[in-house]
Amino acid sequence: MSYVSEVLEELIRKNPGEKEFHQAATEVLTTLEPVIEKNPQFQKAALLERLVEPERQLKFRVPWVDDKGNVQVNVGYRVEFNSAIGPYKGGLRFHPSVNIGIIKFLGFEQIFKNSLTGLPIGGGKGGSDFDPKGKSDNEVMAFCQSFMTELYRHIGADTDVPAGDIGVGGREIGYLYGQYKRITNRYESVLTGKGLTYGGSLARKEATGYGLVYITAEMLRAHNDTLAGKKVVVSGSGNVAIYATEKAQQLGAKVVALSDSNGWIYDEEGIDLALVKEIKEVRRGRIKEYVQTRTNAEYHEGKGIWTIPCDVALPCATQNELNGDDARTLIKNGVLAVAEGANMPSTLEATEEFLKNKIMYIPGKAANAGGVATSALEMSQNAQRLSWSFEEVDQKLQGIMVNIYRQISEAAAAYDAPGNFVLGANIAGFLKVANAMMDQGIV
Ligand SMILES: NC(=O)C1=CN([C@@H]2O[C@H](COP(=O)(O)OP(=O)(O)OC[C@H]3O[C@@H](n4cnc5c(N)ncnc54)[C@H](O)[C@@H]3O)[C@@H](O)[C@H]2O)C=CC1
Ligand SMILES: O=C(O)CCC(=O)C(=O)O
Repeated sequence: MSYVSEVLEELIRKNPGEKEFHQAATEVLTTLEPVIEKNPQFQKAALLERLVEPERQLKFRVPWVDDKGNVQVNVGYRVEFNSAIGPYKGGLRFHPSVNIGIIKFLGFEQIFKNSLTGLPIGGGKGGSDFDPKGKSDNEVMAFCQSFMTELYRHIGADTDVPAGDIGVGGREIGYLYGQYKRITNRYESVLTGKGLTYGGSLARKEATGYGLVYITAEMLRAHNDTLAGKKVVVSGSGNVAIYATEKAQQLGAKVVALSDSNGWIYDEEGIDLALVKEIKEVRRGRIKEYVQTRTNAEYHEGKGIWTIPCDVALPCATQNELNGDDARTLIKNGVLAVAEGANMPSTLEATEEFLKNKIMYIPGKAANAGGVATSALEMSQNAQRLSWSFEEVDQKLQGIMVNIYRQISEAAAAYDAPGNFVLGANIAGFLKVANAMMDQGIV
């Protein structure tokens, strides 16, 4: 049995039931076989065994009182996975599905993603099974204050810097930051995605979606093509989906579909993004409300968004939202390019289909890295006590995404798999972290 297989077998034995973590680790580690062969010192230093074990894993009680006066209890998590190249960095997810396996998969992915940005940030992730949907602002604030009352002792501008993810946007970051400041009496860059009046960075809100489209455009450019005139399907309708749609439209593409966890909309004339922003960002409503105003558009309950024929597919909702059958349908319908705004939206089978059929395909850890990269730019601005213009941040973001595309292409080519950006992203992201870990001894 190979070293990689032994590590994976042991990981599954030690972490039973954490299926998303098993999936993420399998995807990464199986592509590292050739790197391990070339670098036997990694095995001697038990590097992979150390890499798959978080440096620290926190689980805590989050009690709060709802509007009716009832006491509610949720579970909070923070997994500080790897600090070889910088302070732990990664978002918080508030969603009823959250469990330790999901937080660990996200934290594990974050290690390699953050490495690909070229910026000094380690990997971490956190969250809670709290569901902000249907809660009043007062209840969300009560929950966030209780969550931070435990979390504050573990984080810090040079230790661990959380941000948003599913269910955590500007409102939640504001309440979390307020409570951190109140407890610690420190005004520091302990969270990113902050509001613009208290240390946030221009373009952070847009960064994940914009970055996704910049790297997609770069991949098309490398194939002498552009986004102009392309038919695009975007899943989700949250932060990443909205700003991916905005940038794709600015570059001349026609985005025809969006979704949420209830269903999906199809608008043949192109999505009216101002309407989507009003529904999702202002009213916090459901995507089906779109067809009440745009009566020519269609709404379909449930899954099925990947049956829409398109040139470019941008999954921006959640993990495992695109399975093997969905991939085969997209390919049959002529998809040219797939780039992931969400973390691990494609199952291992779907990924295999894209690679086997030579579809231009960029996995999430490379394609959605613009969000965390811009968070690191927010940290830099806070450290300098400066704020940069939107154009300056956006320019840096574009440069970072082009650089990620170059790194993943070069690594894929160097390991005899040109165009395989799953392998390219994993190897390029891994090598920097692995070399830093080797330099720092057995820790
Ligand atoms: N916000 C950020 O900066 C980054 C987010 N991501 C990833 O992007 C994805 C979306 O995150 P955000 O847009 O920030 O969250 P969000 O909370 O703003 O939006 C999530 C969207 O996905 C939809 N969704 C959730 N579960 C779904 C399901 N089962 N089927 C269909 N739609 C579903 C929700 O209805 C919502 O529209 C997640 O995978 C997240 O981890 C990745 C990098 C950075
Ligand atoms: O901005 C950040 O720190 C993290 C964003 C995030 O959660 C992610 O990259 O998945």
